Amino acid sequence: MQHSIATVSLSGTLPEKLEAIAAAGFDGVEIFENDLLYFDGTPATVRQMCADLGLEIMLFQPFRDFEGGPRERLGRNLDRAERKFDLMGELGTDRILVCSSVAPDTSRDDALIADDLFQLAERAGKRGIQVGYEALAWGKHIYSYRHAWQLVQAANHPNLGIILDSFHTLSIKDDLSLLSQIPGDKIVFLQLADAPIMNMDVMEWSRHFRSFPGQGDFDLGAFLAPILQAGYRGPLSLEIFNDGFRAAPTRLTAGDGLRSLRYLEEMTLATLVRQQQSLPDVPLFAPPPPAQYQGVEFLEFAVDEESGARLGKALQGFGFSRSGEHKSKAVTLYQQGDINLILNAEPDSFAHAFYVSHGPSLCAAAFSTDHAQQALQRAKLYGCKSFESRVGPNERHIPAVRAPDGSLQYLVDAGEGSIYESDFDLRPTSGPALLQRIDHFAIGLPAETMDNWILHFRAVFGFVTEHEWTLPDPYGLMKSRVVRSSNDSVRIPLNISENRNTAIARSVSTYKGSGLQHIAFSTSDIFAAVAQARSNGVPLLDIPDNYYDDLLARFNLDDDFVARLQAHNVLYDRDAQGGEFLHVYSAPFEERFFFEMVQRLGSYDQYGAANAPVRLAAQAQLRRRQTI
Ligand SMILES: O=C(O)c1ccc(O)c(O)c1
Ligand SMILES: [Mg+2]
Repeated sequence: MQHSIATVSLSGTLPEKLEAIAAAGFDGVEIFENDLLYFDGTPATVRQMCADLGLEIMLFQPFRDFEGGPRERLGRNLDRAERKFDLMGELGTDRILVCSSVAPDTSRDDALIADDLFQLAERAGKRGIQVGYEALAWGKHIYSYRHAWQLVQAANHPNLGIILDSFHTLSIKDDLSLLSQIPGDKIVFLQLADAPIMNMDVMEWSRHFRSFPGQGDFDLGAFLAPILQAGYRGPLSLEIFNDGFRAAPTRLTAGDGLRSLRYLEEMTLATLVRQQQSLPDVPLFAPPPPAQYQGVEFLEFAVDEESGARLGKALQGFGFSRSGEHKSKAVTLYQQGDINLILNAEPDSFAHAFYVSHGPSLCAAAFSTDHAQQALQRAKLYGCKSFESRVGPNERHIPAVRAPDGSLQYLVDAGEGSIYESDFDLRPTSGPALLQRIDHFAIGLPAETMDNWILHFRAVFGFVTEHEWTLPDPYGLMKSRVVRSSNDSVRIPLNISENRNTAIARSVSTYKGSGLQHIAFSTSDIFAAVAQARSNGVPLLDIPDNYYDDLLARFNLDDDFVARLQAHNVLYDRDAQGGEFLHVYSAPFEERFFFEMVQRLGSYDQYGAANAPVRLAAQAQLRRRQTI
């Protein structure tokens, strides 16, 4: 299908927007009137710019407060429309969006409104223009696509049709059953937007919080499927009003936009298959399905010699064995249970370049999967860049793609045996493995990049997202959203903060971008794991006594048990089913990342969010104590 985007969806000047839209691979644009008003060139120049970029101007919008006004104003409104038709002639576009009136003095007489729309369509017809009528969710009387469709049918003019906009329909939880009854050729244009579910005024919600398909909570597949079934074959167009997008890098947003439409096509195809509908005679994006993931295979740190030695010592404190030296590179492997951590200090390598930009940091994450090649192919079709590392003699080649921040995501075939034997001189690990696997690892992100990461994990990896948590830091708020594989084997909390001095903001500033915030190791005996770490001199985060007094009050816990938690600095949470979560934090490694040890009991499926504030406060106090 053809893909289009409204200029209002991007940051920048009109030429910057158009260049980014073309570079992303869109077929066309909706020109938002304000973008034209603020551009210091003629409409003919805009037309030429679009032509040079290979972009079709698919729609001009919006034309407001036209229908149902006081009778003495109708003539003036029609004249106003004629001037816009002139402009459209210069732009070289023949579709206009008319949104339902919000004026307080609008008539609620359907016959009168239909007649106004008929008159507008008559004028448009003389110019070869198609008028599309869109119900704004906050229109004075017309706020549902079903009502707009009744009026379009009543006006019954070949130059008048309806414009459907997923936001206006899904935001008011409108009945979708009529969508399949609107003939495709009466849909003048189709606008698509997702949004997070929010409890707020619908106009504010629409104008500030829309997002690309796949970034919010709407079921856009359920919206698009019946429209395609009814024969709509026009463009799929994104119309996103979003404060973050207005500030985000233009090309990055445009690239995400196209990826989101592909994802929507894939989701829609899945909806049609699920509903056992016949598939439309139009190709929809159908990449190989997401692979199944079995877990985090390894995490790789970019270090130099000094920070590598320090980090290695900390890991040994947690019971890791220094179990492998790379055969040809300055790379060390630390292992415990099923956990593999790689410290890469090789000069002249990807890790080194990453180190130079970000300091000691996580430069790669590897996921084990049953189908690495299939996962790679899917990622490439979604526009990810693949990465080829230099492979030494007898070393195993592992496919990788770039994460949104340029770090690497390796795809490791689970069935193909140990990847470490070929590359490392291994020695047997020693001691009991109190830590078993990577339960989750969290990344701190610049606030405006959250949507970008969410779409990456949903589309490229087929991960699901959990709802957003807002948590207090002593210096502001942090927001956290977990992406995870459908079988829970990989879980990645993504954290942002819009306040300057929070832990997340400080870590983003230290890394000069996104970066690892913490790694949580699972254990089946947290008290033993704490005792081991302590006896090895690993500093753990002190938790205030007040917290434990409150625990006794909040949960019906045994005094001895709480005393034991307190003595070990272990935090506690419990879910509604009685599942329990015991977790403990290390002191931070510089102002970068820290480690967590977690023990899940029973059904517990969360991350101890209730304890995040006490952890953030304890970390802030630790920071203050360190200052002079
Ligand atoms: O917020 C608005 O006014 C507005 C304008 C045009 C649209 O297509 C729309 O969906 C919303
Ligand atoms: Mg719209």
